[in-house]
Amino acid sequence: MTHKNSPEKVHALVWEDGCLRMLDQRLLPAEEVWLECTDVESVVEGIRGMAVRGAPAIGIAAAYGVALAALEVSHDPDWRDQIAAHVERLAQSRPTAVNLFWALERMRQSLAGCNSLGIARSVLTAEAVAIHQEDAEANQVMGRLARDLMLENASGPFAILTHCNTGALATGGYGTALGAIRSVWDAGFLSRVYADETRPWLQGARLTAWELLREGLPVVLNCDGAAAQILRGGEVKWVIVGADRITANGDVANKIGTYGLAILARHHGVGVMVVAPSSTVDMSLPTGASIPIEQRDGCEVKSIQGKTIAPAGVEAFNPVFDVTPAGLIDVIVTERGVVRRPDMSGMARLFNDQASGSVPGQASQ
Ligand SMILES: CSC[C@@H](O)[C@@H](O)C(=O)COP(=O)(O)O
Repeated sequence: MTHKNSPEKVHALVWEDGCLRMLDQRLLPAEEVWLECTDVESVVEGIRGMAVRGAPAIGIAAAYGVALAALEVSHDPDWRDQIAAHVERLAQSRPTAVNLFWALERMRQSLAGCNSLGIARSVLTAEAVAIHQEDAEANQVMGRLARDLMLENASGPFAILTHCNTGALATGGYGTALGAIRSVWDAGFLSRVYADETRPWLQGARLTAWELLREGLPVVLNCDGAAAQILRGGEVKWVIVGADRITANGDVANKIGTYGLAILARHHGVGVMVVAPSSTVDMSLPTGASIPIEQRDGCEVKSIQGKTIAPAGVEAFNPVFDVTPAGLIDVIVTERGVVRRPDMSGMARLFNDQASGSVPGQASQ
């Protein structure tokens, strides 16, 4: 097991002088193309079209979108209403990841304290940069907590299976589940990462495999249907995933296929760990039953990278997230601490201050 020299760090989003540069994740790993967003509409399109994706990264992009809104509107008496209208547009871009609504709410609160457009421009830019940095820092904390937890009972290196992409591309940097995996690698306890390819967008094949290979981590790509066979083998000790929304009882919405993986893991006695920042926790929803689940066009299932693979006319079902019940999750790791065997009281212990929080402006489903 050799550690290669660290390559240049991966970034999904870079803010430069009033321009949000967005790495177009739809083109990875074949091409590294940066989109230059200088208005709100290009950020809305970037989120909706999945140039940027992953719950924390979506929230960060939306925050920069509000900063761009302040730069875009003119010094009319209704400048504040104009920014608020842009915030509403951003809120309609994707429905499931609560980080989007959390970030927009933080930006709204910052806007409320500004009494001129000039002030709003600098305050909103600073707030978006802070949201970005805080997310990157939270990932480092979660990585350490998750690593310590996994090493509690480890007698030697073990394998981890993960789903979707939860790395630097999906966050402010380092990653949630992938951050935990990086931390175990750095501690010398990772034998291998199995990466589910994650149909239909192939975030595992295109993004997770790309991120891990660049850093020399031992990654093995598998099709989603191979997970049961892999878990039966006994090498995998943890299934580790991120989250798009965690409700007050510990239910977790994440990339479609996560629920099935959690059932497989329970059957095979493999631990299930969810790693997510507190911005992913939505204490306003009692259970996962009320999480809005994004449904995307069936053509995403009927084709792979633009090539049709199904007969014309077949109907396709394409929910892009599912909800894993708290009872199937062994531990939720956040930057505030760890919730083992999550339930209402375990969640309230760490997130009581968010209990009365609503998520205004949320797209209705
Ligand atoms: C740290 S990312 C956690 C989740 O956002 C991730 O697992 C996921 O489901 C991403 O879905 P996507 O549709 O690619 O935005």
